[in-house]
Amino acid sequence: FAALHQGLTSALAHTTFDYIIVGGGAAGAVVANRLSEDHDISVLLIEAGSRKGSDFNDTAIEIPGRSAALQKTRFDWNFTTTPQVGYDNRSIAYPRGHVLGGSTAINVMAYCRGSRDDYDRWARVTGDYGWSWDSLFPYILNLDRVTPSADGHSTAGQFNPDVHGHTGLLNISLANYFIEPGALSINASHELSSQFPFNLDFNSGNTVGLSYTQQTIYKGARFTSAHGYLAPFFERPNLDVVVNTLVTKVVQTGTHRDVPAFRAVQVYNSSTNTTTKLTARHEVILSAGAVKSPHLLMLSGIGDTSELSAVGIEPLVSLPDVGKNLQDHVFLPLIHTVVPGVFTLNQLRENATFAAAALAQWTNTRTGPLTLPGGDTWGWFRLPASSSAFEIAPDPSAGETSAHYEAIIEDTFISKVLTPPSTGNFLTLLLNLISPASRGTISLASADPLAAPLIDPRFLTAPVDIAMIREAIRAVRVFLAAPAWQGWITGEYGALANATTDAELDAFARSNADSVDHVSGTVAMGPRECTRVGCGALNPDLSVKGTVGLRVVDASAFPFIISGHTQGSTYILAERASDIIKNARH
Ligand SMILES: Cc1cc2nc3c(=O)[nH]c(=O)nc-3n(C[C@H](O)[C@H](O)[C@H](O)COP(=O)(O)OP(=O)(O)OC[C@H]3O[C@@H](n4cnc5c(N)ncnc54)[C@H](O)[C@@H]3O)c2cc1C
Repeated sequence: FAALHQGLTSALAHTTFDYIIVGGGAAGAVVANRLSEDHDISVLLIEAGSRKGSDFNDTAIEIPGRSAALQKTRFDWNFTTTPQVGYDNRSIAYPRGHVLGGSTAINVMAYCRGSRDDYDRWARVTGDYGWSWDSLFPYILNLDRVTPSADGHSTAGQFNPDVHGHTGLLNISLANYFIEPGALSINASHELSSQFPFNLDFNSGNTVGLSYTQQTIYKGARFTSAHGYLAPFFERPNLDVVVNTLVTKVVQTGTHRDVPAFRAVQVYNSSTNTTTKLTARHEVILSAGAVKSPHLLMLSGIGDTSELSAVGIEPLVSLPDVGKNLQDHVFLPLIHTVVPGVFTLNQLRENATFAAAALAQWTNTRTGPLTLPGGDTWGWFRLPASSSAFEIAPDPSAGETSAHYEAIIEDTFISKVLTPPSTGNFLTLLLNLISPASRGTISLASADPLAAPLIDPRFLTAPVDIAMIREAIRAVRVFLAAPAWQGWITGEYGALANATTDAELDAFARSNADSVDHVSGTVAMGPRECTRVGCGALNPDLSVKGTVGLRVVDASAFPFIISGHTQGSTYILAERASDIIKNARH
């Protein structure tokens, strides 16, 4: 690991790199890798979190079934939202990866590309056809590599190999362990196929239907951006990765034709309480994620001038869209009781002997229940065009290939609000509002770079969102009434069982919902030349409007959140961005 430094050395501080990348998560790892493919280009990747050589085999990160335990640890930034009006004024934890690999090292490993309509909408709103599904498809195809499942089962009929490549750096796999409700859900989708069709591969461009899950898991262990894009390349002499190093702002280095250039970053040394400035020859690329990238821009004087002045930061570039347009997915577990005596993964929580055996199995063979981070099937479904939800506002989804809601099928008790009972068997249909209309903000609490920003996702504030959630709960009830489930489910658990009217369903949603942790869109790209508020903070080539030498490449750049889990689309965006950056040099 020659290129992995545990802190900023004097040699690094005195080197001028061609590119400085801030943040080694999904996007930053891709860009660092792709730019350093050219031996003539020097790249410094700066990551605030840790990662020792040995951390690549840290079981806390590697065990897929233990991902929730990574939150509120040193691997998490430990953010909290402001009180959410749509959630009965509850503040919720807002985890983000604080480790090389970023949130890919603490996420739930679902691997989704999103839909054709999602990317075609990106192309439309930016005016850049390069963001369309068809233009991106070479990147999409060559990104992932489907690897055999750790349990050795045949994956025929569980995905479509024709829509996946074979040479990608990102190893993924189909589920490595199967649960009974997964099979029941497949049967139910055949029974109710007009409303809940089976879809061989949700990663084909059309997400809609019930599918087997695909996950960033390799040989039974989590596979992060650091595993795929960094660790195998640490011997490149032109790549340096420094961890445990916090960037506190980007720094203006001059002007180019009267436009301010930002080709330097300031890093903070906590042991000496001093800062160091590092300058890039060509560009600084912010890949700090959709919470920290807008935060860093604002700390640097790039944002809404009155908001910056209000906390005592000198505005250098007026860019009011920085920190606006926050989009995230609503997480709403629908818990059900199931017949006594059937086997469910509640045993991992309730039965110490079973849990110990599962851990031993994972440790010895990388197989068994701990290889499964969520369910083995999930449904991506649309509400009908005639749904009452769309009498309130137009359908916010990107189009027919994007779902309105996702239902993840898990045979355990899942809630971020309720405490699980000490015994019992449960099924959770985890609803995910996948095409939301609500928009939130990241803003400054203070000018202190060590203070967290204010995070206000404004969940369920758009009236169409609460209406879609309500209709999604009703649709799930239809799905679970299919004959396939009879004799397995005994009823709805808790307040859900008594919620039927609109008001009761809304109250249930507002008091039980949380985040799917997919924050996006906070430094969104939009049409070039347009400087109006709402036109986006980035040009379609991801350069920051009103600056030179500065780009944002991460989930902040999405103009619309993808109708899927967001790591896949972040990898895709970063792959194209890398080519844009390379081409800009010539
Ligand atoms: C708990 C959780 C579960 C999730 N589950 C899934 C899932 O199952 N499937 C899915 O597709 N997506 C999931 N996601 C979302 C997905 O992981 C993110 O969308 C994706 O990682 C975003 O990539 P990014 O590069 O924008 O940011 P990140 O991956 O978050 O990377 C940002 C990096 O920048 C670093 N950084 C930030 N500020 C600074 C600074 N000032 N100086 C230096 N470094 C800095 C951070 O430490 C981090 O390493 C989940 C996320 C979380 C948190």
